[in-house]
Amino acid sequence: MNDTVASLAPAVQDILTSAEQRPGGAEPLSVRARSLDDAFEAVRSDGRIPVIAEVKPTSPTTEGTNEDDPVTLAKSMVAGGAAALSVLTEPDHFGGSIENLERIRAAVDVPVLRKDFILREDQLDLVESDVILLIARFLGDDLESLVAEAESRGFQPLVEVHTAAELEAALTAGATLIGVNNRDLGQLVVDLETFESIAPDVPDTVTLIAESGITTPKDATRMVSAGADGLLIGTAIMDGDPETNTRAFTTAPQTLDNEH
Ligand SMILES: O=C(O)c1ccccc1NCC(=O)[C@H](O)[C@H](O)COP(=O)(O)O
Repeated sequence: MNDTVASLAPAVQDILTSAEQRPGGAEPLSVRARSLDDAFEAVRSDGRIPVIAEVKPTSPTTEGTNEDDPVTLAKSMVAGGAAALSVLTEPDHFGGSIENLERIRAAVDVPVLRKDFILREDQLDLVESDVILLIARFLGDDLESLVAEAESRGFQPLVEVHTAAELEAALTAGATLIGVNNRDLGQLVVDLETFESIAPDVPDTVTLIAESGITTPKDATRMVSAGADGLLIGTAIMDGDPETNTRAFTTAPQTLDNEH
């Protein structure tokens, strides 16, 4: 691990303890992934913002659990124009499951990101998805090999970073899909300036996602203006009607000048 556990919020320490204990798959998967870049391009050519809408039943920073059927939620997000979906598979702190991801991926035709806390290679092999999250802060020296192993199975690895040093590590590991998490996993504080400070150092060849804390269409405009190719949005889409919420983000103005 790249970080001392003590520097993490207690909830994140718990998340990692249970992630370490979860088993992996028996054999390497072979995935035929739906292209995230193609899905983003299709949405962009329609004049909208590419949004990865997240099926997130609960989280350490959310009260209560959304008990709605995950497939119904996912279909609403696609109806609202989501370019792709993110599905939590972490069971102990986010109410996710492998089964949710399998059911959702079978029910929609957009790319699906598996959102979990992967610490070992065999944990890549629990379920097929199109994109898979790898968090630089937790993988340290293993990041490069995990990126390579994910790609060799056919996944598109999304490498999540929060600092300039983690961005450097992601680029060294060969990541071409990078997410800047506005949520500091040390304090669980969200600050959109995180994305704004890191984005200028990301090469144009990288597909760049702004993650977490995007709560209003104005925030979406702000992240796209700062260089985001796509946005990962969970809580603000889950809270209320997911179709209406997703549409509000995908149709937000794309430059600060054009804001309503
Ligand atoms: O969302 C949390 O409370 C959380 C707590 C501890 C570790 C990770 C956490 N979130 C993971 C995520 O990456 C978010 O679900 C995702 O970026 C969407 O964020 P948001 O739009 O702010 O719900």
